Amino acid sequence: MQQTEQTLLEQMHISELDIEYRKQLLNFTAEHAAALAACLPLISERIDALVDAFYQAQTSVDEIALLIGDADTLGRLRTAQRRYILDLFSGAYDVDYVNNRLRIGMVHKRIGVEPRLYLAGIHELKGLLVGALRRGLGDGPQCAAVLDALDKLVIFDVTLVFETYIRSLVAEIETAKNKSDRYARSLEEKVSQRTQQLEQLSRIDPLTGVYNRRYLAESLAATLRAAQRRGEPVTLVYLDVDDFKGINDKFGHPRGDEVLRGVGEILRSICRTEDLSYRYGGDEFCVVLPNCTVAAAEAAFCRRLVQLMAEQLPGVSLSIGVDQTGPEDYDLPETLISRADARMYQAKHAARQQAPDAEESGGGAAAGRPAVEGAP
Ligand SMILES: Nc1nc2c(ncn2[C@@H]2O[C@H](COP(=O)(O)OP(=O)(O)OP(=O)(O)O)[C@@H](O)[C@H]2O)c(=O)[nH]1
Repeated sequence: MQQTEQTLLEQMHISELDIEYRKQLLNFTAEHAAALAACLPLISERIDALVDAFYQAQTSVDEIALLIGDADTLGRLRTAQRRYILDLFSGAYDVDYVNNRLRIGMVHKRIGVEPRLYLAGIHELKGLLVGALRRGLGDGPQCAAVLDALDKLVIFDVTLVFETYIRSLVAEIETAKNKSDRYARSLEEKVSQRTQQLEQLSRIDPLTGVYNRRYLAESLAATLRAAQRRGEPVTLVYLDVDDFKGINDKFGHPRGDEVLRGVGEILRSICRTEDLSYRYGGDEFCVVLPNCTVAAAEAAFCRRLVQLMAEQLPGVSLSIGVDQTGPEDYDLPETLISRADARMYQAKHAARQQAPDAEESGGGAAAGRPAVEGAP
């Protein structure tokens, strides 16, 4: 249920039973209530003078005059105070009475009346009422009984006003805390998103869009551990652009960059979701194919790679070395990489033997040649 749908009494869990208990604590009895009620005519007669005297005293304090602020507010306050004084001598100190006292506490908090000002005000009012009662009743036992009852009732009221005041204060603190909690959470989310973005960026080679060498070291170890748990093979394809230096020298560095970007695009386009491609450095790339053998990699991945190279980068060829680890024994990441690298060199060497002039023709070894060397 929303706070605005509950009375202050309900919000503060004050029941009729609780009201009676509070009266018991102060030893405020039906006789006390009756003694006060008996003075209602006397007080009613003097009510205007009492309210006048009260606000004269209040507005003479600069701080209070500033809080009251204007004639309309003063008018409203006078009406409220008049009702309060009559309530004090009504003899009925029930749920409605308590609810009104709680509201006073809340309004005081809202308009910034601090406890010291409220207490000074109630002290002033009590003094005026005591004076009026003494003058009206004389200093006999009836007056003493009424003053005793008034004393208890004022304490009863002050307790209620303070409880609402404190409750409003706690609610304010809770609201501020919730606000700062929400802000901290949103900040945490932003930081974690940004960290993820930065982590992702730190793994990517900016030129080709494939992962970088640093991430290969990290992720290949994890891939091998996972494959070992499942008893699956992992194949690594190592590839190098043939005579890349020649491309740079003959067609310029931007063309060299374009070739590297093109290789990166081709690799990304033929990788399955679980395959990851990396730029190992310069013109060298690695592709890790989990749950794949050398034979399967050569038949599918390498064949497609050579085909796309011929279509998309005519005149540029690759030397490719393929090697596998698992499913029985598993190599360390660096061993698998260096074995595939060695196979790539074998393939490059074999191609050079077959076509010794090709690399002087400008585009590297014969474009699209299947210079693939795999594990036997
Ligand atoms: N355009 C460009 N060139 C690069 C980049 N990184 C490295 N290189 C160049 O790539 C060339 C690689 O040359 P090498 O290692 O001799 O390899 P290669 O010319 O392909 O010779 P082989 O591997 O024997 O076929 C070097 O000249 C590097 O300067 C890059 O990001 N962009």
